[in-house]
Amino acid sequence: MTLKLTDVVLTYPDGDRVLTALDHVDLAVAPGEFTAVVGPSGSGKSSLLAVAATLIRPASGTVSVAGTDVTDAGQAARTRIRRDHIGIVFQQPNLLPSLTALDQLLVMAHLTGTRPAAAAPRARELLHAVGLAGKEGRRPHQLSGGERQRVNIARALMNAPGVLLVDEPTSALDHQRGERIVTLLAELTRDNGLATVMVTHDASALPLVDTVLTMTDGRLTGGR
Ligand SMILES: Nc1ncnc2c1ncn2[C@@H]1O[C@H](COP(=O)(O)OP(=O)(O)OP(=O)(O)O)[C@@H](O)[C@H]1O
Repeated sequence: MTLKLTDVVLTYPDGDRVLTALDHVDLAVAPGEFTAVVGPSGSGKSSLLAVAATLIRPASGTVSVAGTDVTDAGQAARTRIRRDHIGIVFQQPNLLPSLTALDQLLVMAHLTGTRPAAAAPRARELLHAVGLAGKEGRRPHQLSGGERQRVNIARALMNAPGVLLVDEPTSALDHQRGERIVTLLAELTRDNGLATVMVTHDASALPLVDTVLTMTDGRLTGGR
């Protein structure tokens, strides 16, 4: 399993009490598997992604990414694991306004110490794979919402992660554009052997994934 959460409990302080956001959650995603997580607002979906992304440490349970137990890893080790093994795509493409599509990807390579000249072929290949051939020189304001989300996805894949975590990728898009983005994510998951987890409210996305899990009050249920 590329991503494995075992018996994870996550709590937040809530006045005098504690709120249990994740209640003994198990999640295992294999390479090439596209998993969707659905569930009501406030049920714990974003918290699940944050724990899987090693951004929050759970109160108990274990988190393993690419075969490494990261539960007790320190800050520096977590940052390295995120950089090298995890791609993250948020709802709104948080692109840098002054950079071209190509440069948005080269910034990621720079974080691993790769020179732009060495990274450019992969960046171009990824932009091509997400349907942006010919638009490498455009800045965010010269791209549509769907195209910006495609840059966002390509950027998340720049450092060849094994795990892709996606939070509501279609919420800023119309139905047709949203469906194309989810189709793209399914293709990328298969072609690159990614363990992909996507939080979504979009029921039309579900036929395109391998596994649908439901989060209810911090409990994760369902599966194949
Ligand atoms: N930093 C925090 N501090 C305290 N409580 C929090 C914090 N973040 C989230 N919560 C609470 O934890 C629970 C789960 O929140 P989470 O954001 O994971 O839900 P969600 O399913 O992603 O919701 P939505 O679909 O509305 O984005 C909610 O009750 C929320 O109010």
